[in-house]
Amino acid sequence: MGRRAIIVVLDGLGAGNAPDAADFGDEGANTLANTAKAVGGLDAPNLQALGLGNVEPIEGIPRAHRPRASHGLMVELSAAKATLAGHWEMMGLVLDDPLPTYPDGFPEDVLARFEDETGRGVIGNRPASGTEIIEELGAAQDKTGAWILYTSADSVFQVAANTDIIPLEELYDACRKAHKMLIGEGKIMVERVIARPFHGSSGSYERENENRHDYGITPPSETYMDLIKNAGHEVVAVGKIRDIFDGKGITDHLPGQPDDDAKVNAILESLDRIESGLVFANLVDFDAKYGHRRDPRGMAENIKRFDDRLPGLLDALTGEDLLIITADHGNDPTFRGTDHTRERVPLLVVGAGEPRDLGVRTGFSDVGASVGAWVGVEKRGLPGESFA
Ligand SMILES: O=P(O)(O)O[C@H]1O[C@H](CO)[C@@H](O)[C@H]1O
Ligand SMILES: [Mn+2]
Ligand SMILES: [Mn+2]
Repeated sequence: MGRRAIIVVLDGLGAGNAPDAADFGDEGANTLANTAKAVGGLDAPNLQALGLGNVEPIEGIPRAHRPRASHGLMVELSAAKATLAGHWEMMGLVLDDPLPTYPDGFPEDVLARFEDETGRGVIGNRPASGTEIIEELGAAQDKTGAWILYTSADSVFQVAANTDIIPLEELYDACRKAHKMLIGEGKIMVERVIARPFHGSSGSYERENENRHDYGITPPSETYMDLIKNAGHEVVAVGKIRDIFDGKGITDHLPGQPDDDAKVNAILESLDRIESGLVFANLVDFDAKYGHRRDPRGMAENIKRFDDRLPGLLDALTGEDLLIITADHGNDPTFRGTDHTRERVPLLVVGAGEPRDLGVRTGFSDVGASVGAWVGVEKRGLPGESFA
């Protein structure tokens, strides 16, 4: 049996104080510390024991005298505070130029072509919170059959449709057309097109998160995942990892997990399946259900739910396993607006020797360099310094 690495991304669970936070309008954002303050202290004894409180002062999470994990922080190099940029950087691809965003909505010619190719009109077309805009425009969609189109501070083209009115397959088909138009013709106009199905009626709409689908850009060059896969190891994607990498560098995928708790089950199942390689998991509820919804209480409860699962996860590890727990950006539920926040991210590493202080790492690519080194593949010029 070879070596295995497990990366668990707690989506949006930043640790504040990014050196360039002001450039993003995010000075003072700190997902972990501000969530803790808002609820009168976090309850997460297992993360505490690993050393989470040793990297940043967090109410309820005191410093551990003998932390059980190597612990540190990472500063993002990519010019974006987005999921795709964060995960790509972990795997060795740094985005120097920000991807285009649309604070005033998408241009006329894009709308006209989308309407023409899909046979439906468009309403919305501005940055918005997904749950708010469906409440606002759901009735109009009901009446006119038009797509609800919205974006955010991220480079995203999001299409919401009530599946009681527009069949799910038609929504997917429209998103594939948008993907072709915005990404597939040589010019990258967005990072992702996202299908956002929901159902119900005004005042009680429910989003069908399990049927959300992202149509993204493909990594333009090799990542650490490709190197691991090409060396004959398994690379298992749990949750939205497959979409983020457009399936590249992945050998297996555990789909359709309804919540973060089920995703921990999927991680455990993946460990049963593979002999060597990488399990790369994204736990999205921190971000989608609590960060964007600006719900610190929900965020704190989700941290507790993950914390409750940690002992089981640690028990499943063997001496040949390396576990990395981190985040892809911030999403402070106490901050203004509903968008991501530029923050450093926490880094907890179980398995590579005696626990130690990993300091503040420049760039997220140390994650990929470490799993690559752990599994035993050549770096081939990719960035990152291994801490494994
Ligand atoms: O407000 P909702 O629809 O959850 O959308 C959020 O999710 C998007 C992609 O993860 C972000 O760009 C933000 O727009
Ligand atoms: Mn994210
Ligand atoms: Mn998000």
